[in-house]
Order: sequence, then structure tokens, then C-alpha cells
Amino acid sequence: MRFLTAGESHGQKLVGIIEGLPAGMKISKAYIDKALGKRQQGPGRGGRMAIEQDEVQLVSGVRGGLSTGAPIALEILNRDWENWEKIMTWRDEADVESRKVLTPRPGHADLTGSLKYRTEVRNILERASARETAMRVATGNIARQMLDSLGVEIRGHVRGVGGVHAKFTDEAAYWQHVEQSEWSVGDPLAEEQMEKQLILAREQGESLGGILEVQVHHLPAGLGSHVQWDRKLDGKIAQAVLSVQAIKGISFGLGFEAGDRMGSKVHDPICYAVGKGFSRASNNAGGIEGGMTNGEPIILQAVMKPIPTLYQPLDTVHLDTKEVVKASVERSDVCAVPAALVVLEHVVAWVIAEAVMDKFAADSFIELENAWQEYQAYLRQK
Ligand SMILES: Cc1cc2nc3c(=O)[nH]c(=O)nc-3n(C[C@H](O)[C@H](O)[C@H](O)COP(=O)(O)O)c2cc1C
Ligand SMILES: C=C(O[C@@H]1CC(C(=O)O)=C[C@@H](OP(=O)(O)O)[C@H]1O)C(=O)O
Repeated sequence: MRFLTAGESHGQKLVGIIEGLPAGMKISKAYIDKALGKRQQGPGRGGRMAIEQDEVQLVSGVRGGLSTGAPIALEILNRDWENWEKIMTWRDEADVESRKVLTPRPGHADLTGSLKYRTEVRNILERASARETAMRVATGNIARQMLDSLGVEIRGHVRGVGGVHAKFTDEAAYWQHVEQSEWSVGDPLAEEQMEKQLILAREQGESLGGILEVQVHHLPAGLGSHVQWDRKLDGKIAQAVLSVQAIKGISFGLGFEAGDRMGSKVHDPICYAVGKGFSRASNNAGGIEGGMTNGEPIILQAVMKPIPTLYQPLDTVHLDTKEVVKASVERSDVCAVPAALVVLEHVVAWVIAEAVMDKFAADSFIELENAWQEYQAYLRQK
């Protein structure tokens, strides 16, 4: 399976192409649109989200709500295009000159992109922008629908924003709150403090990042492989997660704490029950050993740095005059941690679906489902 995206943040539309999905898989546009809507939510988002109302168009590869096996083409329109058409298109050299952005923002792709591609900053920021993640949610959601049909569940929650961390003691109550909460925190007190932190950041022209957690439940042991570096599932998930704008780190299970403990306090004892097969007494590994799922839930955490655009900008250097000036201020989010969580859930869904298709390669969904069930039965009886 593979996919590509195209489109600028303020261009006409985002475009995606998916290839390699089995035929006969149920695909719901409404389900994709719901995820797109969720990606737009959360306190801390800027003015752009009041303009956009993301909706996917399934242009090809789906008939009567089922995949045909042909490439699936997707589109998401940028409503903001009508406000940017003049800036995004030009007629003469004078126009180009007046539209150049020459004051790169620290933390964004602006400076290095403009040096590398020998161009002004707008040509860089338009594609570096996390607007692109709308399409990654749409493509990932199609993968997620495949996983849903196989009984795999993906959950995500915001663990922290700007140094305020969510706490929980009761797993069931926690997840109930996550379900109800608009932005998946699961700790009402922390949510309140995070919102206060956001108000403060906004008032001070600042920005915030945070910590996110994604869990994948009901996976069999044996997705991914130990045999080659580029087939290891933890490596593939890390690549996908770190490719999301502003995500700077990832850990599985115990994460960095594993480095502080003795081996016996880290590794998960192996258990066996007749009719259920092998399992683990704990899940410090976060569901992956040797680059393969081990049958426990995948649990990963990721860190998002604060948004680079600051309304009280840092110093930068003007690309032409070389004067020290303030960095440019594009309309911006103050915090996009809840939005990034939706993106992470979907990029992880893609990688897991890819691993499922690697193991159970199938042209039609019924073949995939049969192979999946047969393997699960084998694991239970082993
Ligand atoms: C959902 C989401 C929304 C974002 N919104 C903004 C924003 O409004 N302003 C901004 O400067 N950066 C924003 N970012 C972060 C930048 O896109 C990102 O920092 C930039 O592309 C540089 O890439 P890097 O941080 O991965 O190095 C956002 C990121 C995500 C995931
Ligand atoms: C458009 C989205 O996020 C954008 C990501 C982004 C950036 O620099 O990454 C900058 C902002 O763009 P604008 O200046 O148009 O408001 C965000 O709004 C989106 O998430 O759909």
C-alpha cells in the first residue's frame, strides 16, 4: 500500500492518491469527514479553522461505498483559496517582488527551505504547513476503516499541554471522559488548567506544544518483522509519527524510563492460557518487540514542540538586506496539540494497515478477513 499527497496550504485544494487497498472494502465518506472535523477542533486553533469546513471528495476507486481495488483519488477543497488567489498566483515580475516573504520564522521550514530551494519563503511555507495533515487524516482514515472492519481499535489522548499533565487513576472513567471531551484529555481538572495555560500563552503572543498518546488495541502478535531494518514496525511507526509537522520525539511503552530500571522491572513476563494462547503480565514494551507486535496493545507517546509562529516574534535576519528584524507573523494557531493527536491516530492507522497487508496480502477484503481470522485462530490454539 502507498499514498502520496499534494497541495499548498493556500492553494485550491489538497489531493491524495492511495494505491494497494483490497477490493470490496466498505468506505464511508461520512466517517472520513467526521475525522476531518475533529482535526479542526480544540482550543488554541487560529482563525483559519473558522474558514475551513473540511470535507473529502472521493474522486475514484470507490463505487457504491465499496473499494474497487483501483487507486483511490481524494480531494479536500481549501475554502481560504478565494482570499489567497491573488497572492498565490502572479501575473508579472513586479507582482512576484511584492509578494515575497523574506523574514523567516525560527522553528518553521522557512529559512532552510528557502536556502535549499533557492526561493523566497512563501514557496516553502505553503507546503511545509500542517494544512497537508488534513489529507493525511483522510488517507489514514481509509486505512482506519479497514482496521475497524477487522476489529482493531485506535485510541488517542492528550497527555499534556504546555507543562500541564493529565492524571488518571481509573482507566474506565478516564476513557469515558476522553470519549465525551472535545479534545481527548480525560482529566477535567487538567483540561481546565491547560485551557488557562492557553489563554496566558495567547495573551503573551506565545505558543504551546504538548505530549500525545496513541494506543492500538486488538492486534495479533506478528505484524512487522525482525529480519530487516526497514521492516521493523516500531521504526515504521516512528517514521510516520516524526513526519508530522512539529512532532519531535516518540517513545513506546515505558519509553525513556526503561533506561533507568533493572531488566526485571522492564521486560514483560510471558503467560499462557489454553484456548487464548500467549500473553504478557505487563506491557512495558508498548506492544512491540523485535520490530513485531507481541499481541499486547501498541502504546506510544509523542512530543509536539510549541508552534513556531509567535505573535511576539523572535529575531530573524532579512534574507535580502541581512538586517536583524522580527520574524514574520502569519495568521497562526497558538496550540494545535489536539489536532495533532487526530493526525497521529491516522498516520499510525496507515502504518498498521500497511503491516496487515504485508502479512495478509489480499486483492479482496474477504480474502483479507479470512486470512486474518485463520491466523487469530492459530494464535489462540498455539
Ligand atoms: C495540526 C498542526 C497545526 C499547526 N499549525 C501551525 C500554525 O498555525 N503555525 C505554525 O507556525 N506552525 C504550525 N504547525 C507546526 C508547523 O507546521 C511545523 O512546525 C513546521 O512545518 C516545521 O516543521 P517541524 O516543526 O516538523 O520541523 C502546526 C502543526 C500541526 C501538526
Ligand atoms: C490550515 C491548517 O493549519 C495551518 C498550519 C500552519 C502551519 O504553518 O503549519 C499555519 C496556519 O495556516 P494559516 O496561516 O493559513 O492559518 C494553520 O492554520 C490546518 O490545520 O488545516
